[in-house]
Amino acid sequence: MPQTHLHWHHHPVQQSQRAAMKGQRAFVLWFTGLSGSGKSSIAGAVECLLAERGRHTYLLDGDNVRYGLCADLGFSRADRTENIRRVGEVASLMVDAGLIVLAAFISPERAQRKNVRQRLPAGQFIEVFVDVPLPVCESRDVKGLYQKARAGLIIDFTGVHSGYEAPENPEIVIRNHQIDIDAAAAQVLDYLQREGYLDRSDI
Ligand SMILES: Nc1ncnc2c1ncn2[C@@H]1O[C@H](COP(=O)(O)OS(=O)(=O)O)[C@@H](OP(=O)(O)O)[C@H]1O
Ligand SMILES: Nc1ncnc2c1ncn2[C@@H]1O[C@H](COP(=O)(O)OP(=O)(O)O)[C@@H](O)[C@H]1O
Repeated sequence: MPQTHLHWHHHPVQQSQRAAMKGQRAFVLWFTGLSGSGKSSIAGAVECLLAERGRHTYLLDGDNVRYGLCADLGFSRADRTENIRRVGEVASLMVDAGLIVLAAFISPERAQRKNVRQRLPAGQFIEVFVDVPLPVCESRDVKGLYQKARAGLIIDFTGVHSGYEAPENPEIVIRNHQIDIDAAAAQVLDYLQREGYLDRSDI
């Protein structure tokens, strides 16, 4: 039952102070794309590059959060929306704690991703579209899920029975069938450097 008699407590230590103590700016890199497009691989490679630069990060991965935080959710439209809402809330809390968050979720609907963007301060949500054609994702099929979906053993599989809405205005587009994982991670780092996300000067 939603609570109605609630009051927000404003606490003295703010995000800017928490991030400054870590010597960084806080933001979310939100990787969206089909299963097998390379979201987890690129997010992991970017996290390594950030760790090498001494940045404090956390990677939220679709498969992993479904073992715990979202273990009660499946892949219906309503469950995916709740999955992204919860993960968006967690990402928002982590950014408030001063972290750089990498989130790798199919997040198939524009509205789901927009809701997360709106939960974060302006400029702290960076949408990364991992743009790989379905046939390429299907040919990779590391987990054998496309094969199972085509055989009718998995229902609601994204790209097979369930839709994916490509971002209209993502900050970064990675054509991850034309470059390797290191080049994809470097593309993200270049963006962060160019746009000042890795600056320490004015924090
Ligand atoms: N029906 C169906 N459709 C899509 N994906 C499926 C499905 N069933 C299981 N899986 C596995 O779950 C991973 C996607 O979970 P997400 O939390 O990212 O999905 S969503 O954002 O809620 O749509 C996805 O991981 P990735 O391949 O890394 O994307 C799959 O391993
Ligand atoms: N740029 C790339 N070139 C070739 N293979 C890739 C590339 N990026 C990812 N892969 C491979 O594609 C498969 C799916 O990658 P993964 O990161 O698990 O995707 P997702 O998290 O989107 O499901 C893995 O076997 C991975 O090694």
